[in-house]
Amino acid sequence: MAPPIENKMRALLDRRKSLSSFRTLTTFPPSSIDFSSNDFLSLSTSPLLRSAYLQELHNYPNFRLGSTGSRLLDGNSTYAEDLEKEIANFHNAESALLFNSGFDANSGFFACAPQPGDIIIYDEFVHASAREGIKLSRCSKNLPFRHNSVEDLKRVILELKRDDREVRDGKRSVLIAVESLYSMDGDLAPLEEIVNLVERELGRNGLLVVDEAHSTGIYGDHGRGVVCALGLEKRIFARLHTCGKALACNGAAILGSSLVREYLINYARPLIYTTAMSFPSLAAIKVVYSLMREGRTEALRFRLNELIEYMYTQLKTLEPYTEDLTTSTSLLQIPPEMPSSPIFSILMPDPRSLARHCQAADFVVRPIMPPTVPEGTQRVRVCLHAGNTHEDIERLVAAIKDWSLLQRRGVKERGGEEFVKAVL
Ligand SMILES: Cc1ncc(COP(=O)(O)O)c(C=O)c1O
Repeated sequence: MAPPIENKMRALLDRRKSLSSFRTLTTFPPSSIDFSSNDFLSLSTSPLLRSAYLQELHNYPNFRLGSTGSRLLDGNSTYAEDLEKEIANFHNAESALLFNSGFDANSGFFACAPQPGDIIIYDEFVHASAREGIKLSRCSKNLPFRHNSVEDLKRVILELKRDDREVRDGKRSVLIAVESLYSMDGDLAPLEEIVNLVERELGRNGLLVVDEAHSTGIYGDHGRGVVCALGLEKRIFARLHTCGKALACNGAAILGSSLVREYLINYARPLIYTTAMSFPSLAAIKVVYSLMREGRTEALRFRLNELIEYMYTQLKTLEPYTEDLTTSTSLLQIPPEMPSSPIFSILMPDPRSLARHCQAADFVVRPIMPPTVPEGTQRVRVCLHAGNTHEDIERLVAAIKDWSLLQRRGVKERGGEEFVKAVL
């Protein structure tokens, strides 16, 4: 007989299956065309990065490969510290502190930075890693505001000031967590307006924390991020830059004052109680930062911008096919305006069907379902990469059109490569 815990686990998994929210690990053949990953600059397959990386490893033949311990014990190195200085310089920050992942950095930061009784306000769409830290933190309240709504953020702040004397008197800090580019809708935060509001209403007690996970490498001069692009560096308390997306590495850095860095070294548990990043991981980050600093990723950024425009023009050609003729409902919604990022969110009632159709035609495209996104906003999320071609985009849009035609004809999806190939 299975132990009771396994029965409970099985019941939960069965429930997920019945709700169609069961998660599995998937792989795609290498020949598939990537319209899904966060490899926005296509650096993960860049020969330039690969050879620079191998050269960097070669330059340090005597370095131990493993870090062998926590940063606080034997896992530190001058290589890591120099890299942190370089990252801080690049993003125009006083200091940087590396973590093994963005998840560790965000969860570690939010768990320890707010002091007992402080308050955290967060955009309702901030990443799970920030929420994890918020849950662990000693804040007295955590309050969401409507996604990207400066007005709603103002409402939350004003209510707080009305109800909490210590906030009014500036004795309690209020941390505000936002992202510069949101990963599901691909929309940018109105960062300048948020900074102005927070400074006006909370003064020095309002501390903005900006997660630049998705904008690192693709926004701002040389990929320095949105905060740098807007010249807001000095007005932000802390920033997170992750290396696992456009930079094609692993790890993340928190930028802030030297005091914040020292504090995190002392209190951030995901930094203290873990083995530090190994030399090959640090070397990869160092090489990508060198490429960005030297302007060698600029052509990729420009190419990406050109592809965003191209994708949008192509998607617009689908407009005559977006309605289900049998029910007069919408089969899919093309973004009403050209996205300001490589992330295109195509909302629809049944994204799994379209994703399967595109996957059968050799595209990596994924459906995003609740609870990852709010109920009623399920979608196919298409991510563009500098390495995508116009032809890739045309073929993807053709596949979406064919799917729409099938739906309009009320033809049940027959699936399978053969059918899709015949249509294409
Ligand atoms: C906005 C945001 N922050 C943080 C993270 C975590 O970063 P990492 O993948 O390096 O753990 C992610 C990853 O998906 C993210 O999208």
